[in-house]
Amino acid sequence: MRNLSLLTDLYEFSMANGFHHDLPTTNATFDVFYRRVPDAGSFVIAAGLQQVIETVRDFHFDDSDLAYFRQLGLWDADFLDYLANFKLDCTLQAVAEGTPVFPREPLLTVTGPIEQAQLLETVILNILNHQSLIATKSRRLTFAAAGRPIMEFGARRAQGPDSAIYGTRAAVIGGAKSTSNVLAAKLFDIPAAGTMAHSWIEAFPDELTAFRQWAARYPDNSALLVDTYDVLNSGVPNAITVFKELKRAGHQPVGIRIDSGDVTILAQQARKMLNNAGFPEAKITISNALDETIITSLIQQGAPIDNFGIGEKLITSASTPVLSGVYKLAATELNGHVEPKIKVSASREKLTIPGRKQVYRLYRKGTKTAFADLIALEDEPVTTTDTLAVFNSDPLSVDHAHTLSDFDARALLEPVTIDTTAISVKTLRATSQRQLSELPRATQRLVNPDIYPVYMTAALSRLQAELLQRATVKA
Ligand SMILES: Nc1ncnc2c1ncn2[C@@H]1O[C@H](COP(=O)(O)OP(=O)(O)OP(=O)(O)O)[C@@H](O)[C@H]1O
Ligand SMILES: O=P(O)(O)OC[C@H]1O[C@H](OP(=O)(O)OP(=O)(O)O)[C@H](O)[C@@H]1O
Ligand SMILES: O=C(O)c1cccnc1
Repeated sequence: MRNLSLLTDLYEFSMANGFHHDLPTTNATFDVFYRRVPDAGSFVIAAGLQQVIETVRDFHFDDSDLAYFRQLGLWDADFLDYLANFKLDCTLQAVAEGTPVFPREPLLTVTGPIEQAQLLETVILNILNHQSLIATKSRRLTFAAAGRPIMEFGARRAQGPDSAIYGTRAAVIGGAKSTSNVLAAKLFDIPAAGTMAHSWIEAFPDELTAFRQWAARYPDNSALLVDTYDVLNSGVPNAITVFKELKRAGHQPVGIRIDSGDVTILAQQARKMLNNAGFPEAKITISNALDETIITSLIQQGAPIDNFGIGEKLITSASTPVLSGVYKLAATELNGHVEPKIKVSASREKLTIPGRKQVYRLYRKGTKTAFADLIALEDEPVTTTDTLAVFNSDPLSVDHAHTLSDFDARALLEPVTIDTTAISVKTLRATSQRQLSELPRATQRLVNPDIYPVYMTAALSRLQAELLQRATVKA
């Protein structure tokens, strides 16, 4: 992992310099949350915490950084000295990677000296916004594929190396089963998988020779690309010829890949031909600019597809290429006195939720069926025995007050241990799937999903109203 301490916006350093001098003993708590879900979905899959941990663990400034700061000439010697001896003293709380999170609820909080916590804003958002975006897109594709494996094929179309590497990691957390990206596969212990490119077939005198050469080299990994010339008149018949030869030699043919044309018609015909030739177990893999809309349509058309290879639309989240997660000041602390903070702004939607907080997932009592999330003040008890008055956390909502009873509550924000060993992405994917299974199925629908309620406790709602009123009077 590179040192990413300078991957930040200049103003973070300018503020940190000012905080260092003007608020020298003040602590701050910042919340990471987002307001809108990509593709009009109902939740985001939180991803990227491991890379945040690695970044903050290694947060320091070396001689060349300090020389550069001197050259910039923006900050004084005392602050540069502080940076030279920088020791991060922040604590993080976060939801587990793979957790489905809803608008406005903190998925990560940072508490520590205000100049330090401020400095972390940009890099934390960079990491979490990217990986959570791709994990969420991957979850949509996985949902559309309805149990058929997704192979991640996007390295060539990702926006640069980091997007390919960490995008693949996120895609697996979101549900992808394998990747063609060898570096990501090695780094994150993801199954590496793939077929062949058209160049292999073009390079030989004819398609049959190309397939035979491949089968000779990889007799137990013979997924043949059948659309270089003519899928039904040449590709599939040649593949069947080679599959028969492989079978005679005691090998199990893997299948075919189709990368163009009307996929439903081609897959249906190819399936019949393979079955008639005695290869019902040969798999059909489809690729070519697939997204969740096309996948849903193909399945609805009855296309007999076993695997989906998905590149550009997944690795770039092409339909919604940005997740606008934010990092907002929630509280300051001076001499043990915690002061909640609010941002009002001209847009009602941007009203923040003040104070140090915890997020709870609420379940119907004695079950694993979640029905709402609850944002509470960090130190207020959330009793699950009595009825609880709660308020909609959406500043644009009209139905404000609700009463809850008969529920269990699970805290989502957990302390982050900086020197913990990384959890495998396969485990994160399983955790994510388990957590998704607790949510109402209608929240996962690709079009017009049900809105899942995110409430605030009465105390938090009151605090927000008070601060809003004070801020308005002050202004
Ligand atoms: N039966 C189908 N129903 C819905 N979408 C399909 C179907 N068959 C293919 N598609 C999708 O339609 C889009 C266009 O397919 P088409 O084969 O025309 O692509 P292309 O870009 O012309 O092919 P090529 O990759 O050879 O240039 C692709 O995203 C493909 O996945
Ligand atoms: O379409 P994606 O979802 O990104 O999937 C990956 C694509 O990458 C390869 O295409 P290639 O680079 O060989 O170009 P071409 O097939 O478009 O000619 C492969 O054949 C897929 O079509
Ligand atoms: O292995 C494959 O089939 C593959 C890999 C990357 C892009 N397209 C296809």
